[in-house]
Amino acid sequence: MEQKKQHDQLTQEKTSAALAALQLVKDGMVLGLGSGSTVKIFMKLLAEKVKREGLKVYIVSSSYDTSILAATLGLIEVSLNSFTPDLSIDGADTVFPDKSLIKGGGGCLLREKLVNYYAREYVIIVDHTKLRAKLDGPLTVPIEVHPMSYSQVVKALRETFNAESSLRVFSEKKLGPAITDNGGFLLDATLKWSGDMRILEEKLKSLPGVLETGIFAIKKPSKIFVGQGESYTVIE
Ligand SMILES: O=C[C@H](O)[C@H](O)[C@H](O)COP(=O)(O)O
Repeated sequence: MEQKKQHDQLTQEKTSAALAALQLVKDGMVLGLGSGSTVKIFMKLLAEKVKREGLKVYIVSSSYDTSILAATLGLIEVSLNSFTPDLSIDGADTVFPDKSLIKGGGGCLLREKLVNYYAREYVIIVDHTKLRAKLDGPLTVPIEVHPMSYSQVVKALRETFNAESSLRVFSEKKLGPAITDNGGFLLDATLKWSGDMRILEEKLKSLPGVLETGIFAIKKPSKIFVGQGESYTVIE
């Protein structure tokens, strides 16, 4: 019962944050969409708004999961190669005070980074549990790696960052490593870091075999909407 109450409270906060981001949507926009439970709430609200107000919006998706929901909701998907999103809306697993993020809890980091990075602007929508007061270790960072090199990357992460990494596996109805939308494997690397997150992002990315990291620090969101009950606060 306590768990259900907490779940409902977090859903309310995600909805409040999503409603705040929805106010930024204008007719004719191309919207980048991240992935995850908060983005799903946003998408449902978006589809209602589009219908209610007769808007034309186009979406650029960051995962099969988001594309499937978009199709179900009747949102029109276009490609990142053909369109630059005016605005991208995404969730996050951890938000630091300097607006750097850790993402990839659902394994969608690579396409999310493409959509957010190439959008003119991106905003983040989260419930309050995602906020972390201090930018210091230990951090657990999702890392997408090429399957051919995952164990070499594990070694390199240990040597370079003293990191312990585990290979993410499917938990239900499929044995073996979790395969991303891009055919990659996922590592969850736990490491200590207290400096500039942009440097960590760059250093991790420089290891051959690392396709993308869950650290989003080089391009930061313009705004982070944090749900607080039926209201929200904005980190700018
Ligand atoms: O891989 C998943 C994405 O990075 C999500 O945006 C992130 O995990 C946050 O998801 P949620 O809104 O479900 O907490």
